[in-house]
Formats: sequence, structure tokens, C-alpha cells
Amino acid sequence: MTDRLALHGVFKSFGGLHVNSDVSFALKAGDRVALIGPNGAGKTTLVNIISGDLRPTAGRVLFEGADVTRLPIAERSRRGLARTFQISRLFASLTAGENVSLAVMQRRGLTRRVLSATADMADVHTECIELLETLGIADLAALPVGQLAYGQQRLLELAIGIALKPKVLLLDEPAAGVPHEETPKILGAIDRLPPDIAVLMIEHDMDLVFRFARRVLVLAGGRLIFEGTPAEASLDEDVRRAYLGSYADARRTA
Ligand SMILES: Nc1ncnc2c1ncn2[C@@H]1O[C@H](COP(=O)(O)OP(=O)(O)OP(=O)(O)O)[C@@H](O)[C@H]1O
Repeated sequence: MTDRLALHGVFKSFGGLHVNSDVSFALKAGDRVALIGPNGAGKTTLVNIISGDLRPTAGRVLFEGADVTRLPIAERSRRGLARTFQISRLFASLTAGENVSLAVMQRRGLTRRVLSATADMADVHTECIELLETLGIADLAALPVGQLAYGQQRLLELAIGIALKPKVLLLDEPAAGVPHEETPKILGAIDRLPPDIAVLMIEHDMDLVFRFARRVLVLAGGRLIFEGTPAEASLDEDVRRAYLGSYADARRTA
């Protein structure tokens, strides 16, 4: 089976700052992988490289076997790569339903011919409402995004990610900033993602990692220092050191 996503020797520097060094890994259909690591380890930078928001300094990103390293975000998205952001990027002046409908329309190729597409709009609306129902936020469809609570906005972001029917979904801290009592809803939504999607999730909350991930990648100082199950990660000495902040010291003295 061709990997859905593969990174080969990815490096990223900002001036003299080496943020990602020689990172390689692959995701297959149905994978549930968490990318963890201490603050500043380079996780978001790596996700930005996968999504096309950033170009790597060296190395390659393959999507279904094809080199997409130089392709723009929109082309990667058309091929089936979707992401959510750590900080919400929803259209605040549109309603929740309109935000999801736009994603459904984008996937169906309707956004370029909006004026001639009215016949398809009933379908788009039905799909949008079904999606919002799946995430338990159908009652919010008519509300402007600006009026939604933060946790509801994160659920809406997930709805948009799913609306794109991606083959690979990148989730950047989907539960960040969500009040504790609302995290079960985010977890429930993630549990109900279509099983075939390959999902890579950046997450600090280890409860969520344990519940979601079957495999964990640990990034420290820009390098992958561990790949294994969540249980193995929690017992690994290098991983423990990375989280205690002594990994950088160990490298400096090595
Ligand atoms: N555009 C940029 N220009 C310069 N430095 C950057 C840029 N983007 C990120 N960095 C630096 O790269 C390092 C890694 O940042 P990144 O956001 O990828 O880490 P992270 O592992 O996602 O951290 P966190 O868990 O805190 O979100 C940090 O030192 C950050 O300041």
C-alpha cells in the first residue's frame, strides 16, 4: 500500500535557527498518529511544511507517492490534504453553516461557478447540516461564528476538515484553549472521523494522545527522537528527558 503521506529528510531553518532536522516518517490510510514534543520542538513548523504553508530548507514531502514539496496549499488541498489550525481561521462574519457549506462547495468544485450552481445548493445544505449534526452543533448553523464559544469554533473547524473529505488530516492542537468540560465533545468528534483518513495530530494533552493515537512521534530539538506506541513513549528515557528539558542539555554536552 502506497503511503498516504511521507516525509524524507526534512530540514527547516529560519536564518541560523535549525527548527527541523532530518525528519522522516510516513502515514498510511487509517493511521492515527500523534506528534508530540516540548514547546518549541518544531511541531507546528513541520505541519506547516506538510500543508504547504512553508517550504522546507531541504528534504521532500510525498503525498500518495507524488512529490508535493513545491506545490501550493490549494493544490495539496485539492489532492486530499486538509488541516486545522492551532488558532482559529474561520470566517467570523459568516454563520457556522456558511463556513461548512463553503468547504463542501470547495470540495465539490462549486466555488468557482457559484452563480450557476444554485441547483446543487440544496445538496450542499443537506451535507452541511448532516456534518454539523455529527459534531453535535447543528443548532448553531445559523449563528455567526463570532457568537460561538471557543470550543464550538474548534468543533466547527473539525467539521470543515471533514467536509473536505481529506485523505490526510492534520490537526494542530484541536483541544487547545477548549474548556475542560468541552473536551469530550472534541474527542467524540475525533473518534467519529472516517476510519480510512490518515490523521496526524499535534497535541500536548497526554490523555487525548493516549485515547487517540496508535502511534506517537516525538520531536525534540527539531529531530524525531522516538516512534512507537503511546505506552512505549511514556516509558522511554529520551522522551522523558525531552519533556524535562534536559534533552537540549544532553545534546549540547554530547
Ligand atoms: N517564521 C519563523 N521565523 C523564525 N522562527 C520561527 C518561525 N516559526 C517558528 N519559529 C521558531 O521555531 C521554533 C519551533 O517553533 P514551532 O512553533 O514549530 O514549535 P512547536 O513545537 O509547534 O511549539 P509549541 O508546542 O509551543 O506550539 C521556535 O523557536 C520558534 O520561535
